[in-house]
Amino acid sequence: MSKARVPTLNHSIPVEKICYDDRGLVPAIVQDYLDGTVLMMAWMNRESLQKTLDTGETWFWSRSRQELWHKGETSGHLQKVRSLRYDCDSDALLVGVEQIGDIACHTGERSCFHQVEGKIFAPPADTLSELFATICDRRDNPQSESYTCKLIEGGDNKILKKIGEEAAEVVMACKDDDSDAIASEVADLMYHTLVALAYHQVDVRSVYQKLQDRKK
Ligand SMILES: N=c1c2ncn([C@@H]3O[C@H](COP(=O)(O)OP(=O)(O)OP(=O)(O)O)[C@@H](O)[C@H]3O)c2ncn1[C@@H]1O[C@H](COP(=O)(O)O)[C@@H](O)[C@H]1O
Repeated sequence: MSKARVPTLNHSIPVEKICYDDRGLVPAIVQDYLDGTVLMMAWMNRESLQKTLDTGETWFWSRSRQELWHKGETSGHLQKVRSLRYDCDSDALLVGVEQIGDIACHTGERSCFHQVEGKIFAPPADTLSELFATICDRRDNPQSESYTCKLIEGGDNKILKKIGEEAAEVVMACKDDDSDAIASEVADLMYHTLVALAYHQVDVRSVYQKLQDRKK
């Protein structure tokens, strides 16, 4: 994975706008910045939020130890902050992080990941990642009625032919300036592109990573 650019977080959130509860705390949900996997929930106070903004790594307030807590300081599983958002009444934070070292959640035991028949299965939180997980499951556990399986059985010849066709259909829909058709054809193209990724064992996360690396 290429070296992430450190974002200028201080401008991404107006600290003075955040509403803390009567203990001076605000809940912070931490998600993987690429596919939205929910990693953990912890509490921040004004000081830990400011340290998070200043350092680009997550700092929380430990209610049990009553002290600031730099996530990953002892384990090395740091969370590099890539985005910071707040809800409509500014009393909850959503922190998008790049996990450094290993799974950087609360327990470090991957408890945020489902175990399905002994395999670790991360529940991704965005539509494309979820569809990609289903496509990979069809690839690995073929089903007779599955369109995805038929494509994969046909290999590159079948998959790439469909990508060509769907791309042409996107072009035609755009030429017709037909909003519904454009959305529908782009959905078809995205689906078939995800099948190509799965067939070639390329994780959709690496596509997300490329897009993140190109952010200006
Ligand atoms: N998201 C999609 C999806 N998008 C598009 N398509 C299929 O892609 C094809 C689009 O091709 P065309 O527009 O050319 O239509 P067509 O004439 O039916 O296609 P051909 O038979 O000529 O290949 C259609 O058959 C669509 O059903 C999809 N097929 C499956 N999925 C999802 O993939 C997952 C696994 O599905 P199965 O593999 O069918 O179990 C499920 O979550 C599905 O919802």
